[in-house]
Amino acid sequence: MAEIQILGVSKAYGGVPALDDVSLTLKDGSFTSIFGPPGSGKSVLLRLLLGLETVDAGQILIDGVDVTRALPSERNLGMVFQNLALFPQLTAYENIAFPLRRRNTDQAEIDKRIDGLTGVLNIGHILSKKPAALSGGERQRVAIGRALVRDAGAYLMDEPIAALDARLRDDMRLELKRLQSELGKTFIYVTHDCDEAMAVADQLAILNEGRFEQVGRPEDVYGDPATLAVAELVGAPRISVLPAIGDSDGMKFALGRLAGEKAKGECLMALRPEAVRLTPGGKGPCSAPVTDIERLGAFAIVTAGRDGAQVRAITDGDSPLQLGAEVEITVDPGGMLLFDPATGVRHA
Ligand SMILES: Nc1ncnc2c1ncn2[C@@H]1O[C@H](COP(=O)(O)OP(=O)(O)OP(=O)(O)O)[C@@H](O)[C@H]1O
Repeated sequence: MAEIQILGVSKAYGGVPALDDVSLTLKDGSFTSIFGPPGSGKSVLLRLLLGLETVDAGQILIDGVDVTRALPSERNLGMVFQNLALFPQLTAYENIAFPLRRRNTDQAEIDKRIDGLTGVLNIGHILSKKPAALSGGERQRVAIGRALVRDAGAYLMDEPIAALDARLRDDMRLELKRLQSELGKTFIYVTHDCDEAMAVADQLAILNEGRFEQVGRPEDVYGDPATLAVAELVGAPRISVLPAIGDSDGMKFALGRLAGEKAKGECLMALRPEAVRLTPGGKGPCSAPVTDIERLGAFAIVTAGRDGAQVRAITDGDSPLQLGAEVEITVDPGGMLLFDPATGVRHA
């Protein structure tokens, strides 16, 4: 088990920063998701942690020991890659045993380690099969088993379930979370799927353009985003952003502008879809036509707006709202998040 500290780490390619002075602590036994859009620096950070590349500046400590210049083999980190990289000619058992065989671990110890994993990974019945005879989810479990069989200090996962279909991904992320809490190991999980990042982690780190925008518990990052970038990156359906004035009349001005008024936007107002109510028959300054309805079974995502300003709301799946109908838009008190349009920083 291990605590990992990333201290002021920077890395640039051809003078262009990929990571710019990032710091993050991964507590022993914690499950941290690193989430960010494509190109934000997630893979670079993993490569630096693993020691596959060297930092330009900063330090990486594992259990207080400076490993910034240490070889990958000296860091004792396990890794699950997105492409799994299973050996096709080896059975699931031998794939999992591979890292131990390379270290000349004796057979009794290999059996014992794999035995300890078969229950948590539910792979007992597939150990004698080769990868071609396994389903996508089973192959995934074998790849995770191969990483976990080593007694590593921490386990790094790069989009480990991205290649699976949606249903299997949902199952696997629950399994990963259960696995991590049963094993009590330090997990670092990199993904560009925000739902996944939030579902598995107890610490969510939002990476954007090579910097951590916010680090915290997933529910805090969602409910209390520090910047507009975080508010827009985290949460599905996406948050709606409108021009507004930053006082108690903010709502009226934002939607007044929707209705064609010329309000000067002093700030940007972001509204989570669950905070927005759409009522049929709107006529006031806070009314707009429904422009889109996505019915997803138990709930629907309804968009209303005009003049390019749109508000998304979550309604019941059988909502009577119709495309083109005027609706009155109201927002739950406390459901408005206000941001400085120049800096993107949240207003107090
Ligand atoms: N070896 C390299 N040479 C040059 N530029 C690189 C190299 N590796 C990464 N970069 C650049 O660093 C930035 C961060 O890349 P990185 O692969 O970490 O992004 P990412 O967040 O993992 O993206 P994705 O979600 O698409 O995998 C990108 O602008 C990328 O082009």
